[in-house]
Formats: sequence, structure tokens, C-alpha cells
Amino acid sequence: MASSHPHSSEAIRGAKVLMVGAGGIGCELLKTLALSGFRDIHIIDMDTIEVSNLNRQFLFRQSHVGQSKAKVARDAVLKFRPHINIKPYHANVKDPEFDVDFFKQFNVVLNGLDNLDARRHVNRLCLAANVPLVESGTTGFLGQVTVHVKGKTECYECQPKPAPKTYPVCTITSTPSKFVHCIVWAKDLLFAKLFGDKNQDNDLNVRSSDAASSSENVEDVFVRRNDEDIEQYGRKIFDHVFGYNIELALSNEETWKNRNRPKPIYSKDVLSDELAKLNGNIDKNCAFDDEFSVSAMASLGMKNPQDIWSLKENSRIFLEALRLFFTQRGKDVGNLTFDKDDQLAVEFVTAAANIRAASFGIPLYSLFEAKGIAGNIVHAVATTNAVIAGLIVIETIKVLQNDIESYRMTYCLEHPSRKMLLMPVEPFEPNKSCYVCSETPLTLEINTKRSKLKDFVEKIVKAKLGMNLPLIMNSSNLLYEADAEDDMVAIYAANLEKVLAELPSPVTGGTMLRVEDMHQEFGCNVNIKHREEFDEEKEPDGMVLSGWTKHVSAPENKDKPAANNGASTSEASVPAAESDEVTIVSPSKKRKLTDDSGIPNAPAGEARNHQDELQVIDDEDDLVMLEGSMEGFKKRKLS
Ligand SMILES: Nc1ncnc2c1ncn2[C@@H]1O[C@H](COP(=O)(O)OP(=O)(O)OP(=O)(O)O)[C@@H](O)[C@H]1O
Ligand SMILES: [Zn+2]
Repeated sequence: MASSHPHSSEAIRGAKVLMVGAGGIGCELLKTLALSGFRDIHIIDMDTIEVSNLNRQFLFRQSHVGQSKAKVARDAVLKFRPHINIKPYHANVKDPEFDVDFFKQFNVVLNGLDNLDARRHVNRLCLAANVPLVESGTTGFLGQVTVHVKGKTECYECQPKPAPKTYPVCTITSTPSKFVHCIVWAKDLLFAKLFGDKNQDNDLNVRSSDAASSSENVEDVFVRRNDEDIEQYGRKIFDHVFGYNIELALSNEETWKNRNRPKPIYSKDVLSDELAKLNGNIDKNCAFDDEFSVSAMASLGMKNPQDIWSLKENSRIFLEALRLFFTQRGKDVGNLTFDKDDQLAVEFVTAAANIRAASFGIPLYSLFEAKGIAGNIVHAVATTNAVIAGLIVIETIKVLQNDIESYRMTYCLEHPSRKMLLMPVEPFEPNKSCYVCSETPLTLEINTKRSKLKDFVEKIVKAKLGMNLPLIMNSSNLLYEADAEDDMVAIYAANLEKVLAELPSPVTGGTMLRVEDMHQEFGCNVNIKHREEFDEEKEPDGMVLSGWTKHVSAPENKDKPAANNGASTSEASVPAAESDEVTIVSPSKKRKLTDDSGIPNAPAGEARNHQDELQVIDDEDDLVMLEGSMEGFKKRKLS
């Protein structure tokens, strides 16, 4: 780790650093820190080791599966650097114990995280504690490292981050045109409906409940009666979702005027009765070691995850996976959420998505490909993580030396630009209108007569402002407090609704709300303005927050800013959603369709660069940088 600075080794030896995340980047980083001479390292990671981590998180071995990442990483590094201090915390960085005072003890904080939510939280604590932050992210071959020093460079939130990839609910429930729509339907609607929490809202029946006046009671279809034969139940579900619901959708002629009509698929048409019986019989000879090895593919003797199954094979997998969930993993049913590492769940979702795709004339995909789409997986490249970890340490040393002139944010590219794969750029000054690191008030346009406190808190305060434990004030009146007792919540809700309701319409001056998060020692002012109507397509929240800088996020999710925006460290979740999930926009009313799309696992779609500096052409599979874009790298002086 060469540095021209004479005191770098001193700076390293005396430094106390906090690493957040001990995953793909984190393992590389801890090793590089230790080998570079760092002697006091604290690590927070909330996860335990999974088998799927082992290919790149090289501090972990098979025998560590199930153990704390932070602790195992520490032990592994102490084997070759026994005399340094490494303190692990198996915990969520958002836990209250990691407050501003905790952050203040460190000289620098290094993020190796994989989600926007945690990154924003750490950014705010670093600002409040006045501790520099070195932020990083990787997605496949792409990566970046940025330096954030309060008052000197932009903070992590100075540039707005792109919104999570969302799909209009009607595209998902009624008019899929791409395989990803079928995956989202299979995963977030059907899987959730059959195996998830029954109390969760679910749009699966949007269409059929419209016609619930017909003989069938829709809710009953999905509930398995106690004495109901599992094969019969499986076929009933199959026929309902792939046959009956499609017929129902077809009855709405308007929808299909300019679209290809889907084809209803019934189990009897695809599977002969003999086959369906065989379906069940095979399994009886197939023993599973534990519940996580339960597999419909194994049960049916299908081996290659890269095969594209026929409609018949998908149907058999669908019925078999459903049967296995109820017979072998019955205790999970009702509590499951889709997990890309759950083989049976991936099999079920692949099969269901393929059957739906077949119905809508969309090409079918293999389990391997479907898993990538469902899990938003861009395959991790260990080398990218290693390069990024090295760059983090280089920036860390500069930060410790207070060598501001040398700070760089560095992009790791997939293809060379001007023969360079690493693109160093001078950091930007803080954005004067950043609501996080400056005092700029925000503006919220909202229908003050209709909007509810719950929506305001969930959609704006938590989702957009990233607050964990919010508190809302109007002058000196407390309107909302996150951890208030239930009865108080009702009073707060009434208060806010009263405040909103009393606003004259249209409000020109606005009403100021103060929103704070004590834990983050962060607060901002929100100027409420009344607006009557919202475009349900473009403004699905029914309220619009603005005021802190122009929007970077492109509607098609191209030219998405940097890798550390949302998802990503290794095996990054592409659509950069906070929960790393593709979500469905559920409109209050039916909306006009658009074909938004973009394939979520296409690495090319993930051009992760500062939009202002890097122009990127999303050319299906290639990230191409325009030569002229180098102009954007011109110096911007730091204060
Ligand atoms: N709020 C948080 N608090 C503490 N650790 C977190 C938090 N959010 C994410 N992490 C950790 O950040 C690390 C990110 O690493 P990485 O991107 O390699 O993900 P992974 O979970 O190890 O792998 P994959 O998601 O690809 O299976 C994970 O170990 C995860 O536990
Ligand atoms: Zn900022």
C-alpha cells in the first residue's frame, strides 16, 4: 500500500475504523485493512453465513455456515494478524446501540453494504458524528468507491437515488408482456398468496374479485380445506390461476383490443390423469435430508437447472412443488417469503412464471435464469470486490491524513474507457440544497383532504426520507411519534389529519411540518402544499416530494447513478430497491398501462455512474462510455 505521504503508516497505526458489512466487499476489505497495518477495526454485520456466500466471501468456510459473519471474519483474520484488535458486532447497524456517540469513537467509517436503507442511515450518523465515510458498491464488473466528508464533499444523499424498479399492478396481474412480469406475479402474488402471511394485502385477485358476484367465492379457492386431497387442491389452484382467471380477463374485450389475447391453460389439457398421479408417486421414493433439500426437480428426476422445461414439465413441477410445500414443509406455510436460496420456492416460482408466460405467448426461461431474475441477481465478481476493497483502503488512508486534495471517487468499469478500467474523479462539493447535509426545506404536494397520516409516514417519511424512528411536529404540536403507544398513534393521526384538513384549498403558502429522527440526529422541514389531482401513472404515491435538487432517476432506469445507490455489493440486487426487491405499484384505481420494463438482471441496465459525469449507453449487454463524456470529469474545486 504505497503512499507518498510520509505519515501514512502512522495514520494507519493510530486509526480506529468501523466497517459496516462483512459480505463480498467486507471480507476483502477486512483482509486488506489488516494486511495494510490497521490495528483497530470494528465490524458490524447482521447476517449469518450462507452456502451461497462461500464462493467469494473467502474468510468463510462450509463449517461456518449459520454463524455470524462479523465474528467468523474476525477469527479468520486474527489467524494471520493475531495481535490486532478486531471487534465484531452481530447486529443491524440501525439498532439504537449504534448511535451518534458510538460513531464518534471512529476516525473513519467504511461501508460494504448492499442496500440503500442502511447506507442512508450510516450517512446520517456519520454526518451527525462528523466522521468521514468511505462508501462503496459493486455489481458484477462494475463498482465504485466514494468519499464523504462533512462540509467538504457531497454526502451520500446529495444526489437523489433512483427509485426502486416498480411495475404497475395491472401489468403484473393482467397484461404481462415480459418474462419478468410473470416472475413478479409468481413471486410476489401467487407465492405470497399460497405460502405467505394471509393477512398481507395481495393483488392476486384484483381481476377475479371484480367478478366475484359469479358463483365462486374467490377467497375460498386458495384456502386448503382440512380434508382436501393435496393433488386435488393443486389442480384447483392451477385451474383457477392459469385457466379461470385468464378466461375472466379475456371477457374484458377492451383490454385485448391492441394486445395478443392470452390462452387459458387447464391442468387436464396439459397433464393426463396418469401423469398427475405419477407426479405424486415418484416422491414417495425420494427422501430428503432436511426441509431445505426438498426439491420438486429431485422428486421428478429432473437435474439440469439450465434446461428450459416444456409446458408439461413446468406444470408437473408446479404441482409437485406445491404438494411438497404442504406435505414436507407444512409448518412454513403461512410464514414464507420468497428467498432465492430456497430451492423449492425457486422451482415453484419458475414453473408458475413459465406457465403464465406460455399463456401470454412469452418465451419460457430455465430455472437458472428465472432464479437470477427472481432474486435480482447479477452474478458477483470476486475480483471487482477485491479491487474496490483496495480502493477503499487507499481513500481511507488519504482521509486519515486529511489529504483532501487527493480524495477521489473511483469507478470501476466493465470496458476500458481511454484504456482505463478505473476512472478516478474528484469528489463534488456538498449540494447546497441537499435536505440531509444542508437545511433546505422540502416541498410536499399532497391532497390535504384525502391523504392519511399512515400514507405520509410510510410513503414519504420512511420510504423517501429514510427515517427509522420518525417524529413529526407542526410548530410545537407533536403529530406523530414512531414508537408511540397504539392509542397515542390514533390521536397523532387525528392531529395530522386535522392539520391537513384545515389547510385552505388551494394552499399557496404551505404549512411547515418538522420531521425528525432522533436516532440519526437528523431532521428536516417539509412544506405542505395542497394539490387536488395526481397522475396515477407517474405519481403513484398520490403525493410528490420535491425541493432538494433535480431528479436524476431516469424513468426507464437507465443511466442509473452509481452502484452504491441502492443494491449491490457482490451478487447485487439490481433494481436498487431498498429491500433489493422489484416492487409492484398498487394504484388506488385502475390505471392506464405502460410497458415500462427493462430486464432486471441485465447487467447493462446497471450503468452505475454519476449521470452528470458519465454518459452511458445502455446497449443491451454492453456498457459503453462515450468519449466526449470525459469533459464531465473536469475539476470541481472542493471547499
Ligand atoms: N442494516 C444492516 N446492518 C448490518 N449489516 C448489514 C445491513 N444491511 C446489510 N448488511 C450486510 O451487508 C453485507 C452485504 O454483503 P453482500 O452484498 O456480499 O451480500 P450477501 O448478503 O453477503 O450476499 P448475497 O446478498 O449476494 O447473497 C451482508 O453481509 C449484510 O448482512
Ligand atoms: Zn448531502
